[in-house]
Amino acid sequence: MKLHIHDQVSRAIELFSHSDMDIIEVVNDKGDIVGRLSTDDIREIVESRNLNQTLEQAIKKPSQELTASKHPHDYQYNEIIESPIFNDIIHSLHDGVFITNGEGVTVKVNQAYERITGLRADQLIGYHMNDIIKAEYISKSASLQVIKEKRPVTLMQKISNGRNIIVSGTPIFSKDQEILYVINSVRDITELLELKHEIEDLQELKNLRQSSKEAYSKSETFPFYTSEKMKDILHVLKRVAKTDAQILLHGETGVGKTMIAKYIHEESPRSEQNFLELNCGALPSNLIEAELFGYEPGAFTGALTKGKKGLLEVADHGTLFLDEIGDLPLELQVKLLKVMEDQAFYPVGSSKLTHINVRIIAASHKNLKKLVESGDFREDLYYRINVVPIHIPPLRHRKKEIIPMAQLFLEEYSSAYGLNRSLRLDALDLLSDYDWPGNIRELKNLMERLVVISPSDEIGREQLPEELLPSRKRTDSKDDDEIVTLKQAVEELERELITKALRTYKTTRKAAEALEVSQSTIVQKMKKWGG
Ligand SMILES: Nc1ncnc2c1ncn2[C@@H]1O[C@H](COP(=O)(O)OP(=O)(O)OP(=O)(O)O)[C@@H](O)[C@H]1O
Repeated sequence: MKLHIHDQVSRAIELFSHSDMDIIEVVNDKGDIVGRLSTDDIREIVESRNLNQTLEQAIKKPSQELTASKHPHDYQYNEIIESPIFNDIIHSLHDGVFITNGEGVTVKVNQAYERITGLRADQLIGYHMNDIIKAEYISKSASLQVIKEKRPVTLMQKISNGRNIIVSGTPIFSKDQEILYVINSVRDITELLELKHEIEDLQELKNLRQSSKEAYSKSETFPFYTSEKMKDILHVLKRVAKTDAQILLHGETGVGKTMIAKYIHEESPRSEQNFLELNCGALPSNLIEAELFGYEPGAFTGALTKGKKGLLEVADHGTLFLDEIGDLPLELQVKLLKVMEDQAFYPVGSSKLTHINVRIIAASHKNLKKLVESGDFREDLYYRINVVPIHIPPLRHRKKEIIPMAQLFLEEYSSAYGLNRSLRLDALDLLSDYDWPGNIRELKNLMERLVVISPSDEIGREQLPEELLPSRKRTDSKDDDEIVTLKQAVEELERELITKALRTYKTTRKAAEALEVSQSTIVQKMKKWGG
């Protein structure tokens, strides 16, 4: 329901009496809203007995006139407020600005205010705060309180679009201590909360970086772990290390089994002696035998004619780490079992028993129990090496360690190459989201590569390899013909769109605007995907 500017006041009275509205908009010939008429205005007009005027004459005049009439010396301020430079300044601010004159009539709002509240300048300028409250655009006015109390005021307002804002109003006084203007700065509480979260996230990241530095400087050769899971494992290992109990390490490639075996050695009474390593899957059977047990001169022909001590002998009083023990050929498994039981063996081609005192730590990425079932691994050896089984979880199951480790390797390689590289937040996001099939080894290698190839000190997501990008991950993990559920497909599409919008718009707020969803939807989904 609207009134036309050329309507008589009597028409307005008629409309008001047939509706329960407190405010009716007044439009011009073009249909633009040029003012608002309230029941209070009608009461004033009726009291002045001036019913024959048109609404053009009756509706409230723009504030500048009010300002000028009340404060003759305000002209200089009006000039300032209307100047292009003042406009440029207030429109460039991120916070909303809402200015009223000393009577509480709106004289200026900036674009940020329009963005935050969804109210347009032409809906507000020239209107008294009482009218604006009556129209339910805002719940209460800081300006009116400032005018009443003649001091700065901060309060919370609810806007007609449902948002909550914080308004801080500050009075500007004339020389005679009259309020000329009230300058209100306006902030969206949701935005404020999100800023707070961003700051907290940054702080957490800083703490993680800090802790990674501390942990590394404390023990340069020891494994670096920050997760409770890994700390607990290390705790157990530290105790077992003091004994000669057999430890079997199980975990995917690159999770750090060798490093942990070294840790056990360092924590054991054998730490002053040798730590040796043999990857049982890396050599053909006869060479493994030669490496492990050594051989007499003449036992082999060709390159191996001279004779050599085996690793078991070189590791005497120390530790021998047998990686990928599941790949050890069956005939060598028998020989190894004997070594473990008797601490003695015959080198290849020798009839002389060699006695040793070696701790053997075994590791496997394969499920040895299954190998026993299939007949590929001797059951007796399995039980012999499996006294203390320790499972090292893959990196994707201890996501919290990814960022500190990435930082650690980045710093390590930066200083090795005399560079000063750092990782941007968007890159860190992707690193922690990735599955790391090659575990710590893959992460370490990637950090070295990034340090070396990055064109600038800041490493962002654009420098990361394709397999780390979410869309790539999606297509990789599904066969083309594989049927996914509708829910999965929708989630993947959402994820792709949100990632793209964030890459383009940089902030969650702008991405939310572009996708026409709320900022909290984006933040919640990002949290969910962050694992
Ligand atoms: N906790 C850690 N802190 C720092 N570096 C680590 C850590 N764990 C592993 N690394 C590094 O990651 C790489 C792979 O680790 P490691 O060789 O111990 O894994 P692995 O499980 O023995 O792998 P594979 O089974 O393939 O031999 C090594 O360069 C190692 O230095």
